[in-house]
Amino acid sequence: MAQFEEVSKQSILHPKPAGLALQYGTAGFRSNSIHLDHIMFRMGLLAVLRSKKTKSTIGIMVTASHNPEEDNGVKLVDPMGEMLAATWESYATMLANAEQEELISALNEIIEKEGIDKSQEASVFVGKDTRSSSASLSQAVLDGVHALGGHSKDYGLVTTPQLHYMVCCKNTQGKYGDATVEGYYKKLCQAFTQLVGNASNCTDDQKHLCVDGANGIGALKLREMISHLNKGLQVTIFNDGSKGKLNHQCGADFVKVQQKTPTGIQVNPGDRCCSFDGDADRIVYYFADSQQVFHLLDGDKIATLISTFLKELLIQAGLNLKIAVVQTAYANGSSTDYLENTMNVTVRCTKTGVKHLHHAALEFDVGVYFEANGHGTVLFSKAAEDKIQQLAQDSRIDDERKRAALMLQSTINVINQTVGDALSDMLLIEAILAIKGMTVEQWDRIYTDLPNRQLKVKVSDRRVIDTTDAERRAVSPAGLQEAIDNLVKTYRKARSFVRPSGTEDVVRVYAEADTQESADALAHEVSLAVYRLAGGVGEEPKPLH
Ligand SMILES: CC(=O)N[C@H]1[C@@H](OP(=O)(O)O)O[C@H](CO)[C@@H](O)[C@@H]1O
Ligand SMILES: [Mg+2]
Repeated sequence: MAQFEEVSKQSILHPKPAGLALQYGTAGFRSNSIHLDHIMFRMGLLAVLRSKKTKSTIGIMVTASHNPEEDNGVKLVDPMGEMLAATWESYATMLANAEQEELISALNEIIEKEGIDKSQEASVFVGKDTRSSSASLSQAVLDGVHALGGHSKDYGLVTTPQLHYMVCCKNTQGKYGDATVEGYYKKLCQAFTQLVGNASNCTDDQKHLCVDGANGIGALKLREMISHLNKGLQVTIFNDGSKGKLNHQCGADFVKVQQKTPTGIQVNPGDRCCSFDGDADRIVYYFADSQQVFHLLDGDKIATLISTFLKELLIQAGLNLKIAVVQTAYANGSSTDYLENTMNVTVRCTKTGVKHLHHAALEFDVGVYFEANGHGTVLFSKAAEDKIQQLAQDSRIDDERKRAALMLQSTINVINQTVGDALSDMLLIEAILAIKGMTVEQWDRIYTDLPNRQLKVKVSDRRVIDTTDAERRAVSPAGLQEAIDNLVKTYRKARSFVRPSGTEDVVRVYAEADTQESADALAHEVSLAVYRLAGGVGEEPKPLH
């Protein structure tokens, strides 16, 4: 086939460093950018095959999210804007690691296994973040797409969720919206403006929000979006990339893990602040109280705020739709307790990784999912959207029901249902606070987080740890779970679990308890148990205090 000759010819220009092997992990490939040129070219090839197989447009995003600036990575986006199907992750790994002379046979293997029609047209959307390596790496993606005869559209600098959105718009023939950045802003901002029309007497002070853009793409895109907001929101952007380094001491991951304000932002008592991550698919909020004490409102607090709002609207609208919140084991115990016992909503716990949460959320009429780290969104079933739509157009219902139905409709439009989206989540949260006339302090007081601690332990092979029950219990190595259970018993309100990370070569330890000292001590003791029973390497974990 002529195209294969082209692939062979071109692939020599994107050579694979001998001996290098990388894995398509939880969030695609991620590594130091110098190792990634061949990966990008080959993911261009894979996206063409995926496009032929699904007879749809596929997306490729060049980004390494919250990783340091030197790193880069690539994520593939499936037809409805969701993450690449798990069955294709192994093809991605196979293509990435094939030696030069094995490349064509690797492509043929996928074509045969998947029964792909080679004559089918292929189309791939490409986007990139602001890293200095992203320009040449996205060119390598495009080279791969063209070498295999695919059509491409290069969106240039976009956030990861914007690219997911474009793919979904394209494959729904515009039903989800216009597949342009302008179309994205228009849809979200119009819905936001309609929603805040329900907020009475919002002062300029209440409309003010400080945003830490992590010196990345989120800052650029937020600036573009603001011009569509008609002053409904007053945003001051910090860490906008004009001087600081991407993700360096700033951004959502830094704020969540370090539990402190990022550098480059002035936080005065009462200011409402939020941080995006490096590709703007995560968001966390925070503020400093009058004593200058830092308070974090993470994914769990966001899920609680959004699900409370939606549940109230569903009741007001008189709609009998089932709402559920999907979390992972990292969700703070207080949030789960509040959702289940005070709000009486169904709570599901899944394994770590957005694809698991997204999948579980699809089972409900309204599925709110958030990882504690701030990645999340809301999914509405087709049936739920139809019911809301019908009610919003029903002229026989009373004003209260009508208003609730219209607000639900705007909520659906402000949300990016394809994936967690910092810009979209920010608009929804801001609208809810404005409508409820709620300050960030009041939001924070809905429930009080249990003090918690996350630690990492290095072991020689983290795969010796196997877990069950959505990663909340370890089934191997022998004796580990028993040791954790015995330690947990010695603290009040305590919970702890361990699991191998899917993105780093470490075992993660999580502990929570009634006080910070107890959470820290428990996390340390569990780390020691991991170190001793699961083949710890290097120095024994030291106590935190
Ligand atoms: C505790 C934690 O925050 N884990 C993160 C992290 O996964 P690990 O498998 O824990 O390394 O990266 C994932 C991808 O970004 C994200 O989905 C997940 O929430
Ligand atoms: Mg991200």
